[in-house]
Amino acid sequence: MSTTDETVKLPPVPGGPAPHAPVAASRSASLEARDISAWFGDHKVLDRVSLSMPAQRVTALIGPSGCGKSTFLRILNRMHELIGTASLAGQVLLDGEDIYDRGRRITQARREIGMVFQKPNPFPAMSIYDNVLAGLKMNGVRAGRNERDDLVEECLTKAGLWREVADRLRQPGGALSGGQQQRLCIARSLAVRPRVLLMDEPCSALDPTSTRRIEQTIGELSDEVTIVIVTHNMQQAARVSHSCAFFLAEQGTPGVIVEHGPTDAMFNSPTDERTSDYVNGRFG
Ligand SMILES: Nc1ncnc2c1ncn2[C@@H]1O[C@H](COP(=O)(O)OP(=O)(O)OP(=O)(O)O)[C@@H](O)[C@H]1O
Repeated sequence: MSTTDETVKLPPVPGGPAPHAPVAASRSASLEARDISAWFGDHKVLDRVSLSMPAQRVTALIGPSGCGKSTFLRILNRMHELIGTASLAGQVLLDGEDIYDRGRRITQARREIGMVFQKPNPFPAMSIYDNVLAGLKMNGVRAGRNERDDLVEECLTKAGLWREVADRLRQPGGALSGGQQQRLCIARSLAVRPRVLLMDEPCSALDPTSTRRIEQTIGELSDEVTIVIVTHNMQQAARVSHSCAFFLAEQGTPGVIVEHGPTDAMFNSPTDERTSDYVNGRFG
């Protein structure tokens, strides 16, 4: 950790006060996928999937195993292209600008569109404090001591973890419980001021109490950052999301979105029988 005290240019916190700065407007951005197709080698796994994910809203991606939800999520922040055999077609617009435009840097997309994974992945030997700031260092952002302290408190507060760890910030991240580690990972994602947060089954490794705590955190964050969450838990999708997209890959065909819309309608009056069967637990 650098000990420099130079002035830093941290981007404003989405929807909240930047350290020592006036209150900033929300940086939450809309995300729109247009005609996304995806392949691993010559195996096509998504076929012309389009979906609008509005700013300041939680969109849940639901559907049976293997229908392409995680692949779609990884395409939304250019992680898909890390896989050697992977290719894709289509556009992903962040507030109208294609993150795959040739002039745009991959690191910019990953910074603006953060990701929280299924299994909490803090740096186990690194302190809680340094874990929060880890992404900042990777992005080459330098911060003075006061800014760092403020940012750590602010991100841990937003992630719903501050009160539990305020008196042990120098302890290793790996010493926290699974649910606390996942909230630490959320705090780490927030520290780089993402405009969108992607979550790939963020509660699947957690107990019910920790799950509810993460769901509460998602609710608190959604004003400030657009959230897209993959979940197999229908109750969770119903609790946390404003809208849902139901993915399906039938009989070896690539994944498509069968139906999407407001969560309430998707659960209570779906238009497609397959959606009704899935959300009511009749398959998948
Ligand atoms: N790295 C990879 N290499 C080759 N094929 C892959 C890879 N990752 C995923 N696939 C294939 O792509 C398809 C979609 O997988 P994906 O993980 O996106 O589905 P999913 O809906 O997220 O599944 P789950 O709910 O089980 O996580 C599957 O057929 C899967 O086997």
